[in-house]
Amino acid sequence: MKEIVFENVCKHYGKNLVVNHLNLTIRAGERLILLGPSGCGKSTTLRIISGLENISSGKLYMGGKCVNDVPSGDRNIAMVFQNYALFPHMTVEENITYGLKVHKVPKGDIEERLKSALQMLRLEGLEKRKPKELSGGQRQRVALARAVVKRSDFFLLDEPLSNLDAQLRGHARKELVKIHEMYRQTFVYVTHDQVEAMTIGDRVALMNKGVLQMVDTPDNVYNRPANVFTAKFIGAPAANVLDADYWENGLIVGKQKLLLPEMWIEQVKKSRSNEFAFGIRPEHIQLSKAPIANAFKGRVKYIENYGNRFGIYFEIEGNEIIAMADENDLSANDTVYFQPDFAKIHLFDRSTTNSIGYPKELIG
Ligand SMILES: Nc1ncnc2c1ncn2[C@@H]1O[C@H](COP(=O)(O)OP(=O)(O)OP(=O)(O)O)[C@@H](O)[C@H]1O
Repeated sequence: MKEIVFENVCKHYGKNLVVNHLNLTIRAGERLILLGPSGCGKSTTLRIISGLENISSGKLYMGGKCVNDVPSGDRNIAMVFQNYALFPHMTVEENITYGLKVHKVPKGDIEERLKSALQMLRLEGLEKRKPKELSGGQRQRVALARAVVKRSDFFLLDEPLSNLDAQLRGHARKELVKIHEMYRQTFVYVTHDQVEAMTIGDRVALMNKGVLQMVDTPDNVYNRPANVFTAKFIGAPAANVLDADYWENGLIVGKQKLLLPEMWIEQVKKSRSNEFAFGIRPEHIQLSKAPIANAFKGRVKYIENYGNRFGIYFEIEGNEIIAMADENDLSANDTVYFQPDFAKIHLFDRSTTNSIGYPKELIG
């Protein structure tokens, strides 16, 4: 019963519609990541769950109950913010237990919860320190401990790791998953960092300009993006997407034609569209210097050496495309050929930008 359900929820700030008809069910006990570019409305969505923002229209259910008019304090939530929001004049121990004391949790219970949180978050020995005497990573763990001891049904986190350096972030990601696996609260986590989203989330809800683009497992948002925005946002460098028309069993890009296999021809016919956007991820392109049949022909523009990999920028009919490769023997101006792995391509309807779906042979 710890489900969260958005039913046609809108949030306006003046004329600005920042959450646009959101329909989303966050399952009880799952880790759901709200992901999207800056300003897409993900923090506002989290704040709506927390009760810190009212909704303009629609309904929000938590644990089966409509909470539109339920104040934040009565929603059984724990929240962790980007800036930790610790009380500077209180010690670690006081920060962690303050909320419990306010809620008159019995003393023995408070002590037991404090002990277990200190242990779990490796804060033992720091109990009497004030926040200013802690490192960023330690402060962040205190903020997490303060949320964990509440043992609430809903655990809401807004970019809690963004003030940490890369190494600490990697460690904290694992810690968060461990905490969640212990208590199995319904966990909603806001980030703009797709690595966090993909490694922490059971499912990822991707937003853009207030509109939910896709909600699915990390695997599916990467391999089966629902639209062009999702294909380009998930994955780095971003997926290549080029305009392609369909003609006589093939995709036409400029003056070049690539014949499609039967499974994709069927999918294209089902879509009843002729104008497509053809997507392929940089890591799924293999370039050949030797001509290959049924392949796009292009010209290398330049090459970036990242140390462990190469980014090869090439051009096909005026479209710049990037391929990622472990090794490279190409130089600028070389002619290259590439035939995509047809199990790794994406086709979108150009007018809606939505995926036309995937052949049944690929989805099993
Ligand atoms: N209190 C407010 N009054 C007016 N506009 C607001 C308010 N809070 C947020 N906004 C606007 O609503 C939009 C969504 O903001 P929100 O903070 O939800 O985005 P976000 O996706 O979390 O972005 P970020 O990653 O930058 O925090 C933005 O355009 C923002 O400027």
